[in-house]
Amino acid sequence: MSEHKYDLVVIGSGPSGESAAMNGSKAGLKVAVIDARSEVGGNCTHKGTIPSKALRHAVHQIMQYNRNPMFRNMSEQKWLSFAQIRLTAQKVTEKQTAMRARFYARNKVDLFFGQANFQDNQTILIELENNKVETLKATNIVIATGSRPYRPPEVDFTHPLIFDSDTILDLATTPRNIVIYGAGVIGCEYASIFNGLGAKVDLINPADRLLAFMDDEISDGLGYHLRGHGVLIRHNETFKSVEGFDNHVILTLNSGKKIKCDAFMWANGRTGNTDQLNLSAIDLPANQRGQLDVDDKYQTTIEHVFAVGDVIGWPSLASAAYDQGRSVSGVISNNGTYRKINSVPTGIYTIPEISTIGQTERELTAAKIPYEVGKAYFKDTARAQITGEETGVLKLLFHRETTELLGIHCFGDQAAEIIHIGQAIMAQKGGGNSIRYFLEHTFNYPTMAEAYRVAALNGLNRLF
Ligand SMILES: Cc1cc2nc3c(=O)[nH]c(=O)nc-3n(C[C@H](O)[C@H](O)[C@H](O)COP(=O)(O)OP(=O)(O)OC[C@H]3O[C@@H](n4cnc5c(N)ncnc54)[C@H](O)[C@@H]3O)c2cc1C
Ligand SMILES: NC(=O)c1ccc[n+]([C@@H]2O[C@H](COP(=O)([O-])OP(=O)(O)OC[C@H]3O[C@@H](n4cnc5c(N)ncnc54)[C@H](O)[C@@H]3O)[C@@H](O)[C@H]2O)c1
Repeated sequence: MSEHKYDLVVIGSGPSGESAAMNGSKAGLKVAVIDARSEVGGNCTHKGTIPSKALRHAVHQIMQYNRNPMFRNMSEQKWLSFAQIRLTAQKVTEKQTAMRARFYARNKVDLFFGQANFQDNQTILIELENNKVETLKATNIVIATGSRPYRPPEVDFTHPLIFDSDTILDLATTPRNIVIYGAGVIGCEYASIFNGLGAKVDLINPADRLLAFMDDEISDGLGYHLRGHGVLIRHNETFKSVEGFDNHVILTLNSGKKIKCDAFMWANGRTGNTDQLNLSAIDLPANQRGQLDVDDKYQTTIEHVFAVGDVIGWPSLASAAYDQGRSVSGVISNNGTYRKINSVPTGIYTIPEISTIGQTERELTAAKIPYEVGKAYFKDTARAQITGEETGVLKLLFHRETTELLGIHCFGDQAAEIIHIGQAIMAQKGGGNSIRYFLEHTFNYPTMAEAYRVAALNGLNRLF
């Protein structure tokens, strides 16, 4: 057993842990990072964001090919197997992992691979693979252990046809039909992926609409298009039991319905990774979902111990995790890089894509804020007509007196990129946040950015 001393020890090498370590090192701290996996990158790179986005991209490309009349004149439709798209995703994960490993080496951050647990609030034990134990002494510790799929005890996840969002990546065959239980972001994204592979998809939603936190029109648009592509969405249905057989699975719902499928995916709920940390040694409680409470500066109730990323709950996004990680080592090193994160865009990689920032119509109406709406349908833009990606809308919500942007909601190809133009204007201070920006500046043509001009004109024309 050996002992090492650090200014900062980070547990977890996902986006939040990585950026905490990089910023800490650049601020002159001696930093170590521990990960239970034998590679860096976290669940983001190995199980969550990166593989799912790479799968989705491959599926989207084949869908574009199959739907393009020009290619139809040249050849038959083509289909990809899950194994084929998984291979492309694995390649991206490998690239990401190698790139991230170089970051640690270049920034002289020590890496330890093994399960970490607390001995006290400045001492971490690491259980290494060879049954050896390392002890790290740290002035400050950041918990960045992320989250994993919630697994209800009544579901047998050892059955070869029953999956969660981690194990679905091991699927060896392409199911002819799949049932996805849970219609949150993960459920909707995987519904798009399997639908694009040609599988029959049943998407079971315990709630009464898809992604209820979205603007109603966008959530309705998603439901309409998923259905249009053949996904069967069942709202207000709750799980009773699931039974796995040799070559099929039967899901029973509390409504009495039974659904037979080749593969079943549980996509309902995530749990913070805190149970292996021996938090009782430092008297730090996690909530029922394994998450930790922190203050504005990511400080837990225990001195020297901070937490960032999925383990602290909202917004549970890789995008925010990078900023939280940088912020927490800004607090620890006091190097001026702390930033409170209060506005985060949502990018949902369904097919079509969705992205949103700011308030919804429902929220603005409830708050009695006098707003107006400006819309541009993708089908009316030259760029979308050229690319053939004509499904979609950009919707700008703005204050009818001050013309400031209050919410941006986008549905359609590249929505997650398009949103950033409006986000930049929304963030302007001193009168800079105005929908008029899109009329006072010339944008490239033909681009999807043109939709901002069209939507701004549409909205301003409603004022009197
Ligand atoms: C299917 C899916 C798709 C997603 N898509 C997106 C998306 O498109 N955009 C987006 O912004 N977000 C997306 N997310 C969310 C995003 O992946 C997470 O928000 C992000 O990974 C959280 O990062 P993190 O730093 O908290 O830790 P994680 O990425 O969860 O990594 C935590 C690391 O800590 C390690 N660890 C845990 N416990 C210990 C321990 N005791 N000792 C040592 N190491 C430990 C784990 O091994 C892991 O490597 C998606 C998530 C999923 C599941
Ligand atoms: N494109 C993206 O940004 C993207 C893509 C996929 C996932 N994610 C992130 O992954 C997370 C999971 O996404 P989701 O939309 O599928 O929602 P979810 O699985 O977290 O939630 C679905 C339902 O399960 C419940 N639930 C959550 N955790 C639970 C637990 N431990 N025990 C019991 N019930 C629980 C929730 O209240 C909700 O009703 C989200 O935080 C999301 O931001 C993001």
